[in-house]
Amino acid sequence: MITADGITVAYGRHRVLDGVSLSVARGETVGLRGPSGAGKSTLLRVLALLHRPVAGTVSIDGTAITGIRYAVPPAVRTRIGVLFQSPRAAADPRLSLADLIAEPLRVARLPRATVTGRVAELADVVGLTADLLIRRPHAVSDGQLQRACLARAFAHTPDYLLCDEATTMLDAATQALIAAVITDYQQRHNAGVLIVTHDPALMTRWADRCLDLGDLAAVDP
Ligand SMILES: Nc1ncnc2c1ncn2[C@@H]1O[C@H](COP(=O)(O)OP(=O)(O)OP(=O)(O)O)[C@@H](O)[C@H]1O
Repeated sequence: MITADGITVAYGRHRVLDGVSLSVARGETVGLRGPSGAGKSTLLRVLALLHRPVAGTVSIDGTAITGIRYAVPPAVRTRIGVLFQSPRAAADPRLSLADLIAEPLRVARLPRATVTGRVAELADVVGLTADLLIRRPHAVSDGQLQRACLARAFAHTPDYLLCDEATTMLDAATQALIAAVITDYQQRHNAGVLIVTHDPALMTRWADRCLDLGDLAAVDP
């Protein structure tokens, strides 16, 4: 289980989250909603170990994680995958989709042949064909690029997948495809999934339980 306990975040003097707690268990899909600017993305970034809270703890299976980003041991960091709203903001425009998917594998210094094989496997999981893998982001659609970002998020087979409005800018068919790929991954790996979305229909269809950010704080921000 991944848990945020008593998370408080401030940007300068602006306190965005105040003592917020939530948990996502392996195998479940939790939906997180709340008004724009309430701090959903901020909470997701804290859970993804990308943002250090002023107070509070993120833990996995009861073990508190100290530090963020590369200060977290790879074996812990790779248990969490993240998918953001805008694949264009999340992708290096100089990389081919194959290199984009390979990024986390190269960071882990896996042998070249292992990386090549794993990229092919991951591309297959998200339905990207070989002709798309050699293209750079400017030459593919948002949906195709988001699929590459999803493959990248799956690279180390994370136990938890955090999705921040990950299908918002996509058409209905691509949205359904991404949701189906994530659900399939979740079932195969018993992954816990957290989805932030403004789309009530998607939330109802996808999440096992829905949480309102405003209800999670010990004290209202
Ligand atoms: N890096 C930052 N520096 C300063 N303020 C920030 C920063 N990131 C977010 N904020 C502010 O923190 C508040 C919460 O932002 P956040 O993106 O977490 O909300 P959200 O609930 O995800 O909103 P939305 O639904 O519109 O995406 C907002 O008022 C935002 O302006």
